[in-house]
Amino acid sequence: MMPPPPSDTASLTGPGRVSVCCRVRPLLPNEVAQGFQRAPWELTARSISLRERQLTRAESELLREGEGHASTKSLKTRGELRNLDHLRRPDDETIMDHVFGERATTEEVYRLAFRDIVHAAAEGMNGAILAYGQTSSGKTFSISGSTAARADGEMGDKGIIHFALEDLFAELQGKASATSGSEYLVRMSYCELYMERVNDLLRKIGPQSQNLTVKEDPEGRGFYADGLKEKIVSSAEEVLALFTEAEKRRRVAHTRYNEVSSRSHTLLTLCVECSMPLEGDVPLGEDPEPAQVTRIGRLVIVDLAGNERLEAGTEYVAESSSINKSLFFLGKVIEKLAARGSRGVAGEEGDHVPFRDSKLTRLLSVHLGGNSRTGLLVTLTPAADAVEQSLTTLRFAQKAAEVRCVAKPVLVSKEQSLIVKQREIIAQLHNQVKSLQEEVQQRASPQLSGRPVEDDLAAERQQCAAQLQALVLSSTEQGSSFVSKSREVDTVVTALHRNMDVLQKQKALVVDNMKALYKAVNDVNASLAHAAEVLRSGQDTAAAASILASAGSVPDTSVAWAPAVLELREKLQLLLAAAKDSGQLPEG
Ligand SMILES: Nc1ncnc2c1ncn2[C@@H]1O[C@H](COP(=O)(O)OP(=O)(O)OP(=O)(O)O)[C@@H](O)[C@H]1O
Repeated sequence: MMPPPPSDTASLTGPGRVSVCCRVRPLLPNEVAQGFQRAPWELTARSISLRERQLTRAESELLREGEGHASTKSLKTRGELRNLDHLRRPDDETIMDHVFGERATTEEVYRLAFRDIVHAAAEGMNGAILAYGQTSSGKTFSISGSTAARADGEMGDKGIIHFALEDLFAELQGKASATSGSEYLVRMSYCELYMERVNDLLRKIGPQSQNLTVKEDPEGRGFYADGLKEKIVSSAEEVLALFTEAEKRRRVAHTRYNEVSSRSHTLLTLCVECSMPLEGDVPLGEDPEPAQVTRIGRLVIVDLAGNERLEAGTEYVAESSSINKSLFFLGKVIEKLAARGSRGVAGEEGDHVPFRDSKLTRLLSVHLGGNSRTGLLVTLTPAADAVEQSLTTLRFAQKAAEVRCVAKPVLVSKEQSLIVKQREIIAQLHNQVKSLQEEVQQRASPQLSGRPVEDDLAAERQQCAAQLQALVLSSTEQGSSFVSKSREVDTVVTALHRNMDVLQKQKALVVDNMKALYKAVNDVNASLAHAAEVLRSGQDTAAAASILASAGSVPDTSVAWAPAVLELREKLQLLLAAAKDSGQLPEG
């Protein structure tokens, strides 16, 4: 029997086991049109049972045929079929944390069954939401919503993903603004498991995105897909835009039971890093920075591919049997973990759990019976035809509810924290910009000619310096929220890089100008000495003036200081003439 459900005040760590809930979808219009009958499911808020054993459609057909041909021995009578009801348990009732009928909305499902998991993730704890059920039972509808646009042009129904993202970012933003010094950073990845291959759905289809290797974390934090892209995201809208784009790369197919059937398992992972000031008095050591504690929680939302009965005529046999195989291994893992749970054996002890038998169980190992707050949604098709598979699904849920898992905050060191790394990079960039600013200012100070180097350049430089200053100031003043909002981080870092590039180009220009100016002034000096020498040796002023006429090489008359050098030449010519007249010639 399942342990009692969590109370409203259940702590963020969860009920200490996988929480399970069930959703029965309505009969679809095409099913009604085909004459599908409803199975007599009886639902309460926490239980689901069959009022009576109903014959499946196939069985009914068989029966009709049998009754029509009483002599046919191989066909079963109604009584015999009823006796075949081996699937009924003695009490024929499954207890759940929550049971949702066909009128329940996805929002209700989310709020009652999964919201706490998302809140725990915002506190830096691991969490998982998994949807399991036979094909066409409503897993994707519950997880991702309905993609079909409504007649009014609005998007279709929202899925658990939409509500989870809205909650997660609202929670994180609330925390960042309520607690000074609190910061967060969210990274997203999205992959599919298709026929035992892990494909990155955030990357374009290509060699780098397909068939990623699943590796074991050397620090004992489960398994990961090597090379899976993690994108820093800052809002629910951003995640949803990436998700929608990525969905186009997912393997789906039209099957007998579902127009758009998922042929792969998908894992949307949100890695939530929260950094907050350590509570209480912290003695000030050598490190002047206030002490921060950083937690990283991984929230994974899994839409499992539907298991399917392989019958004659089943299309996509290889895909379907691969799906069934990985779900079989998932079932085995759950069975072992449940056995451990019922014996009260926690953690790594007890029987061997075959996590390594499939990539799905490897990737989910932390969330199944480890440090995670995990919730399972099983979805059922209401049709009488599907009763056997629905009962199998319920048995899976019942086993899963015996799996122990306890979420604890995952603390990480400074070295593992991306927030801390970002802060360091930004500090480095600030320092680089500051030293560049100082260098440019030194170069730009009034030089030998006694006038500013270049008015336009100076004005541009000043404007740039002011912009930089504003950026540096805003980043320091905004403190936590600056680092917290990753898009702003991206913008600021890009702006800093851009400004650095501009400053470096300006610096190179200033240096070139300065060199040319030095050369011109030296030339003028040399010509002046030469002209004085000529005059002293008794030649006339015309010869000296012609030497001075070419004094100071001006590489390009458009440079700002060219007129000044030319003016200087003229003045020198006049001065020389005056000096000659007065007999006072400069020495060498
Ligand atoms: N609660 C619901 N209310 C209305 N329609 C639903 C509901 N659940 C599912 N449906 C509809 O049922 C059909 C099958 O649902 P969905 O694709 O979500 O099934 P699935 O379990 O993900 O199947 P598969 O494993 O083949 O991908 C879809 O047309 C979907 O819109």
